[in-house]
Amino acid sequence: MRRILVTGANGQLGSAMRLLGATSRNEYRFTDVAELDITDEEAVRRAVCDGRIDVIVNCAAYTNVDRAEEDEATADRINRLAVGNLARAAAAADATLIHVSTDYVFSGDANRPYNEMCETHPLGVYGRTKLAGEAEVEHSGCKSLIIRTAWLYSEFGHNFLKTMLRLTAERDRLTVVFDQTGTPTYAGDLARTIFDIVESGAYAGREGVYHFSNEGVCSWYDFAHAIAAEAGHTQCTIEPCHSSEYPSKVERPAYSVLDKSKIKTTFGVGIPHWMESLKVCMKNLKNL
Ligand SMILES: NC(=O)C1=CN([C@@H]2O[C@H](COP(=O)(O)OP(=O)(O)OC[C@H]3O[C@@H](n4cnc5c(N)ncnc54)[C@H](OP(=O)(O)O)[C@@H]3O)[C@@H](O)[C@H]2O)C=CC1
Ligand SMILES: Cc1cn([C@H]2C[C@H](O)[C@@H](COP(=O)(O)OP(=O)(O)O[C@H]3O[C@@H](C)C(=O)[C@@H](O)[C@H]3O)O2)c(=O)[nH]c1=O
Repeated sequence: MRRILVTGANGQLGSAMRLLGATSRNEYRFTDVAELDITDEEAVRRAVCDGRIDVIVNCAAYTNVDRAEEDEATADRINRLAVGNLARAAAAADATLIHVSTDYVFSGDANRPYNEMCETHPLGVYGRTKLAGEAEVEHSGCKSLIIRTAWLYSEFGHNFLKTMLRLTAERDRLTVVFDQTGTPTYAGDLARTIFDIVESGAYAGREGVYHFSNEGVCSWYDFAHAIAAEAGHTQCTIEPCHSSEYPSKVERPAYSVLDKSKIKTTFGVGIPHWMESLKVCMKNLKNL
């Protein structure tokens, strides 16, 4: 039997992991920030070493991309320093750390999907601190899988899908950027992939960086359209706009499609198209 520690368990990914963990015979410990603040090095060491943890799944992060620009210190503490705490504890306990990172480590000036070998060049504080978190994991020498994902949404927490459901219900007109291209990713699909890797023990000897998103490619504008159509919110006109017209100080990657070949071939992962997963999430939301 394996002992698995899941941090940030009240977030989008953490909540999806909770649902799956409940079906396992392994022992999962789900912690939110009140139970385990990952910036507290001693608390992390105790939880991992005294808890005789075999696998840590780090779902905790500072994910507010706009606010990170104003509060780099906090973003750095959670996305870099705290990840170092987890990585050092994993090394000390001989545990494997499964850490989640982001497409925002890339600059977005590519014209083909980013694989794990591509050069990183974050454009903002969030991406920079997440990349620094990856470096902490790598320098710690712990056994690790770093899984970069993109454009996460789910039934739980805050995300673009929920914002669009609200705005397209309230407004007659909405503008959404059409010059940023990527792939929406259902947190349930990522959680399922991580859960299967943990449950099967397939992580052993397969350390490294992996990319995971749903299949397909779209702009945020296309995603907004699909959400509104799926919800039947036909009264709101959604218009495309350029990123320069959207009020944000952060530059986001124009293109952040991830190449998922490595995770598919290494772990035999099957990945649904983003439109299929959007339907699943919408159905789950209606049933909540
Ligand atoms: N959201 C997205 O679009 C994407 C996310 N990712 C990455 O995927 C991972 C999961 O993201 P997602 O589920 O969306 O994130 P969420 O923002 O939904 O959840 C993050 C969780 O981390 C918790 N947390 C924050 N600080 C601490 C701390 N010091 N100790 C313990 N927990 C803490 C938060 O708690 P509280 O809310 O109470 O502060 C929150 O519950 C992250 O690594 C993120 O960077 C990658 C690509 C896209
Ligand atoms: C709400 C809204 C957003 N937008 C734009 C802003 C942005 O470019 C894009 C998406 O909006 P968001 O607020 O979801 O953007 P953002 O928070 O940057 O999303 C990112 O979050 C982090 C955590 C990640 O790791 C990334 O993969 C990505 O999902 O849509 C509009 O054009 N119109 C709107 O009404």
